[in-house]
Amino acid sequence: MGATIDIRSLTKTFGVGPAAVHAFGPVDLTIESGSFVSLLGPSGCGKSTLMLMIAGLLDASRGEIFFDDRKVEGPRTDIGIMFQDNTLVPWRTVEGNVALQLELRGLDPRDYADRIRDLLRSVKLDGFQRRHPYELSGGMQQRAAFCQALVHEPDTLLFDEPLGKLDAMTRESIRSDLQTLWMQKRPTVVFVTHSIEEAVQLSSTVCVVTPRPGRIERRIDIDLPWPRNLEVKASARFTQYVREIQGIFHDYGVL
Ligand SMILES: Nc1ncnc2c1ncn2[C@@H]1O[C@H](COP(=O)(O)OP(=O)(O)OP(=O)(O)O)[C@@H](O)[C@H]1O
Repeated sequence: MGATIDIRSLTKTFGVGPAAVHAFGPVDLTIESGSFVSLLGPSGCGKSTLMLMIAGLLDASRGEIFFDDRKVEGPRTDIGIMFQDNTLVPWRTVEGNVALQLELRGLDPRDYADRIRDLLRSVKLDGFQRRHPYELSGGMQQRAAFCQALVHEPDTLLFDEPLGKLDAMTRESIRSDLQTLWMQKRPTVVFVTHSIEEAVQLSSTVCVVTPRPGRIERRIDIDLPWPRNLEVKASARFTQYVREIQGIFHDYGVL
């Protein structure tokens, strides 16, 4: 089970004086251990800013974040991160890029050889282990980045629109992999998306974020059975959740 993430009175303002941009907050939010929480909000409302602060890669202007009882005070290496733009380095092969995440954490990739192979196979990249990123399609690169986020078996995952640039079929297939992984291991997942359907399909809780400065307007617990397969997605209750959230964005004037 992953950590409980406690966000307390968190605010971020970029710059000072008249040019300052109040990007986010104040926000109080508890992300329970083992939950899958999506942040759903319009462009520019501060979702990526929040993710960077949770990862310890960006300082808050005010407020604090705790992982269980440990305050976030610098970059965390015990979490898995995946962004919309992947972090593959061009001079390494696919398996070398996945191994890099281990090396950065002082782990020996040789101890993880089976895991790397299994992960790459699970996202259908077997046969491409020795290729370089430029030899892969955009979707294949994102699938390799997915393996990078998971290779060190983190129990907390931060995903910032990881599937945004994928084609519909790859997207659905990675959603399903992610859902299976979450059901089996119950990491704490924070997941940013623009897609209401994706948020409802994957999440135990959807947090609706207001336009900038982002605040959590609503927390909606998604009470649907797992796995959220095509049958669940076709159900009346699934559609009700989607409509409810669409209604909130309509009231903001962003839909
Ligand atoms: N380093 C920075 N310096 C100045 N302003 C910034 C910086 N990073 C973000 N901002 C501003 O903060 C606000 C929130 O940006 P952020 O990228 O967090 O939004 P977002 O909700 O992730 O948007 P999107 O959904 O389009 O990715 C924006 O107005 C942006 O211009």
